Amino acid sequence: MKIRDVVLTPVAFADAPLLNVMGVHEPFALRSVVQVACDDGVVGLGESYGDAAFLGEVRKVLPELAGHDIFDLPGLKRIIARTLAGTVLTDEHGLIGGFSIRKTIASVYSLFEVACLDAQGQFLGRPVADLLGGKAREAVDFSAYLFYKYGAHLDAEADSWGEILTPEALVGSAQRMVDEYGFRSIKLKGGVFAPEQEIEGIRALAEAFPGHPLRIDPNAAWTPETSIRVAAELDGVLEYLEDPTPGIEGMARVAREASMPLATNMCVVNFGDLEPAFRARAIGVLLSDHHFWGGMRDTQALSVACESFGVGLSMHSNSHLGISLAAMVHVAAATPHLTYACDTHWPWKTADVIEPGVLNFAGGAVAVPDRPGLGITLDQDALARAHEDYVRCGLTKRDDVTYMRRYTPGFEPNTARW
Ligand SMILES: O=C([O-])C(=O)C[C@H](O)[C@@H](O)C(=O)[O-]
Ligand SMILES: [Mg+2]
Repeated sequence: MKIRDVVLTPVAFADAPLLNVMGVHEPFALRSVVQVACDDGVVGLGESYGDAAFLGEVRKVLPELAGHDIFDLPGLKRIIARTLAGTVLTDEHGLIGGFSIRKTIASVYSLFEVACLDAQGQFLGRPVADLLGGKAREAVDFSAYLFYKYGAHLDAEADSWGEILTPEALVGSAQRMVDEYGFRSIKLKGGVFAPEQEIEGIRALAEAFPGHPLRIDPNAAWTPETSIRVAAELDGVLEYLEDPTPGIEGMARVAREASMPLATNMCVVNFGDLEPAFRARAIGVLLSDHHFWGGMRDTQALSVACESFGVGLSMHSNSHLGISLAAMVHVAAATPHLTYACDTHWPWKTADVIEPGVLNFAGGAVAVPDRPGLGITLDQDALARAHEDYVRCGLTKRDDVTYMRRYTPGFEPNTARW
């Protein structure tokens, strides 16, 4: 099972004007799709980031892969580490923590690891979850991922969600997500308005959805003092408080006072961060993400580390398509300790590159596909259209800040503002 050819396709898909600490999502989100074709005709699929810097690193690796055995994953990692030789990618939107050589290799490796596991599964006739040790659960729970948002992109018509800037509108968007997907827990992306206003939003959600675990994630927009105050006000209301404040030290300070666990996808973003975070007791829950934690098998290794130190595991998401959702479902299903409902941006997109029908939400959960590999089929026409959108939209990186300045001239990101 040798790799014959690898095709990388940058794609773009329409995204809503979702607000966060850095500004607002642009009209298109960027992703990359990789097809790893093997010499017996099997094609493995992977999906990851689509910004130019990431694509540049991935392109360096492509010529090195022909002839590599898809079952040799340590060899794959060696090829990538050697080829990237010390490059550090930086993530300018800054919402998944700092970057390092290790995280760069982990991110690029992950794209190919998923594709190789998909190809392995197809070759063996077994789902990827089986290759990862087997399913600990038949279906993977996701949470309704709410955002404050503008009603429309600049110079465009309102989207079907309309404007979401008030507690009433938040509850309305949550109701639509719960009705359409059956979600049983709810996350609010905060860091947009002053904490008092976002507390009001959470209280409205708590009242409208009793029994639904709630989370808020201001992406480190608050000082430790503000975070402690918000934690006290939301005592008994939140399942966890995600990244209220920057850094392990700041989080540890908040964690000492807060009644609920703190969660992060910002201050613990590679294996080297675990020891200081665990020692400081900075977090109670870690959000995994196979895209930057080194793939699906390293996500499982991360899970073992978290379980050993009494830290829970959840899952982070960025705007993504169906290949990523399939990978998220397989790895979450095969990771027993991943018991929190995972994040997904799924409800915010309106198109995909995979054929519909396999990944379906019922009761807020997606059943693990029982077909070989990831269990999904690439729609080549949809891929071509998404690539055309990539070329046409002209975006080469995610830049929520600059786009926000077109709505609000002079806007500065809200990082550690309150
Ligand atoms: O949990 C998180 O921090 C995220 O989901 C980060 C994302 O970049 C989110 O803020 C977004 O899509 O705006
Ligand atoms: Mg987060």
